Amino acid sequence: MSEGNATVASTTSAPATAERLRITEIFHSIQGEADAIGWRTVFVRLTGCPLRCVWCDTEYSFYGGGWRDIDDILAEVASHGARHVCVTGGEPLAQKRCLILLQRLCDAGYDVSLETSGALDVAAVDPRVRKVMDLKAPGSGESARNLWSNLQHLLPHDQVKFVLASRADYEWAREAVAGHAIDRRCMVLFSPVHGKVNPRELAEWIIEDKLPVRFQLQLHKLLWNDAPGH
Ligand SMILES: C[S@@+](CC[C@H](N)C(=O)[O-])C[C@H]1O[C@@H](n2cnc3c(N)ncnc32)[C@H](O)[C@@H]1O
Ligand SMILES: Nc1nc2[nH]cc(C(=O)O)c2c(=O)[nH]1
Ligand code: SF4
Ligand SMILES: [Mg+2]
Repeated sequence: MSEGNATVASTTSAPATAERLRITEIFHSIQGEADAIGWRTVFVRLTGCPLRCVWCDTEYSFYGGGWRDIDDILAEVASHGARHVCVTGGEPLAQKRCLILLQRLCDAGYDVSLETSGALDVAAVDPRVRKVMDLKAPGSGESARNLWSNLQHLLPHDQVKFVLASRADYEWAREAVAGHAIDRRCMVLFSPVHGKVNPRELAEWIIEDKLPVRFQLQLHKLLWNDAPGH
């Protein structure tokens, strides 16, 4: 009997250390994208991605990384003293326990955002999290992976982002927004692929077409030219 109780006690205390995630980096910077742009933010970058967008600026997160306990991740996040936390990758939702991390960050009182590719189901993401969900345009090479049913799970505080590599991508995104009335669900962001589309041209297309979308440039690339840790 007492042995049984001891087993129960050790199993109940186990989850705190058993919840591990593969992490590429945790860093403290200025949010460079989406609605929380400009806020001091702690970034938690999860390792691994099942997609291969041709213009991906984070290929170093596809492999490697290190296993970290969620408690340990929370402690490092707390050490930076920021209100905002951004969970990104790689593709964070490719690790199932990302859902637990998101919930724990929300429970701890942070303003949490999730950068996700739009290829994995977002239904189980904690509703307190602000999802920033890409829809991949053809120029990424990964548009067949878009999970359009994800649109049903978007909340008003979420954002849909299109990262555009050409005029053809822009026209595709414009039709996607109109066809699915995405702007009526949440904020829509149009951003140029860094170095591929002239930002001013994209801005002028948006003005010309009177689109209900928010133009966006990656602030961290302007500030730090994509240096590591930013
Ligand atoms: C590196 S991804 C990680 C999260 C998730 N895998 C995704 O694709 O949303 C974070 C954001 O960076 C954007 N991004 C990646 N490479 C980019 C580039 N070269 N220019 C502009 N945005 C880029 C992605 O489209 C995505 O919105
Ligand atoms: N400063 C900064 N802001 C970001 N917002 C989203 C990022 C990402 O890689 O997902 C990112 C990033 O890598 N750096
Ligand atoms: S889904 Fe995100 S991390 Fe994966 S290749 Fe595309 S941009 Fe990079
Ligand atoms: Mg980035």
